[in-house]
Amino acid sequence: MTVLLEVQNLHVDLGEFSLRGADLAIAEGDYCCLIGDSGAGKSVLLETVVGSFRPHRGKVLLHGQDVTNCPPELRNLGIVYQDYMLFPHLNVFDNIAFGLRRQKGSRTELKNEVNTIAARVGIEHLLHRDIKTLSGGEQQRAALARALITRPQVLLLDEAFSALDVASRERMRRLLRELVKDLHVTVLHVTHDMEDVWALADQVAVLHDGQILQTGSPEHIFSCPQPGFVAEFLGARNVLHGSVLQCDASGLTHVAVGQIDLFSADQAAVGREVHLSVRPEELAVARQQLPITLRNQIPVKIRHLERRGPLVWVTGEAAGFSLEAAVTVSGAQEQELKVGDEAVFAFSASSLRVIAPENQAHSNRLEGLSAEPLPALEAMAGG
Ligand SMILES: Nc1ncnc2c1ncn2[C@@H]1O[C@H](COP(=O)(O)OP(=O)(O)OP(=O)(O)O)[C@@H](O)[C@H]1O
Repeated sequence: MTVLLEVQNLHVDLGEFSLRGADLAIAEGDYCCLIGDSGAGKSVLLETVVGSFRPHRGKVLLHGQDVTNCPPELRNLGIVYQDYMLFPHLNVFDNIAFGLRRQKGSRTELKNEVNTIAARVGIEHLLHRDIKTLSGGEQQRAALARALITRPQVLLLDEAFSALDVASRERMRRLLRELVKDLHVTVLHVTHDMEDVWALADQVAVLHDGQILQTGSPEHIFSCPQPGFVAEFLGARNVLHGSVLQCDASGLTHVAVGQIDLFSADQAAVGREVHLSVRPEELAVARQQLPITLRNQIPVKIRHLERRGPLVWVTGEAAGFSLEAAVTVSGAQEQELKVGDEAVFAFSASSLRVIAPENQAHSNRLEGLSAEPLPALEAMAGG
């Protein structure tokens, strides 16, 4: 594994806030999501990688080279922000071309490069338009094209999709998955959205109060969160591991989890190992079997009951795994739930989500996008 971006023992002092000894290494071509609570220092870390903040201790390394004291423009990084930061007085073409204008090259070369990357992100028909006339999703594509046209070795995304609606966000994820794979670009993505993590990340780093508390694959972080802040922050509960047995005619996926067969409305290929999750508030707790509309009905023994605000958290132990359900206080009282009781945890197939079919990150299942690598940008990937 070649490490492309590394921060070592990074300390940044901003008065009331400090980044305190952050260590992070991202392998070439990997996608790292940086998550954490508001004010944890995610943007400060990103901006220190960019070169906007000078650390008072520690290093930023690119390909093993110490760039801590290099000016931002010499670091060969692309960055996309939540609010796009496009130049309002330039049209789409000139926004995208901006980073390349400093480089030598003919007008024709510039045009070709802009056309190629614009086509790749799906906005070739918008090049003549004023930035102000674009939708949020189109502006974000323009910002992505502008960041990628300079052939960065690392792409930095600071909550880049959070201003978009759910459908546009999903389209951007698909686009990005395809682009980072084709261009072999290394990504550091600050996000609050766990969908980004599951769809895109090879690696996750959890930051809290200026310190990186845990790093690892999404599966690892969610199934073995560090106790304390990370576990609480992720709300990491009910992550199960199983193997796909079959997909039936009604579209349900049957998954063996321990000795129990569960049903998910999500698709996954037969024979695959998958991670699944069900949100605690989507579990019904009953004394006996519930209507068949709830396809998953798991006999459990109640191990723990805990009141938190308006909900009671019920930990149930099944054959080989345990699950947590969050039920209303009145629901728990009606059922007279007690530790040691037998009960049934029930939930629908649509509540059981396949969260990580083997390696969803960098998958090729992209719709409406050319699978052809970009000739002009292949060089950027060294390919
Ligand atoms: N230039 C600055 N000078 C002083 N303090 C700053 C500066 N920039 C950021 N901070 C402070 O650093 C802390 C971390 O900010 P940062 O923007 O990195 O948080 P974050 O984890 O990205 O949060 P969010 O998820 O809310 O965007 C905050 O308390 C912020 O006020």
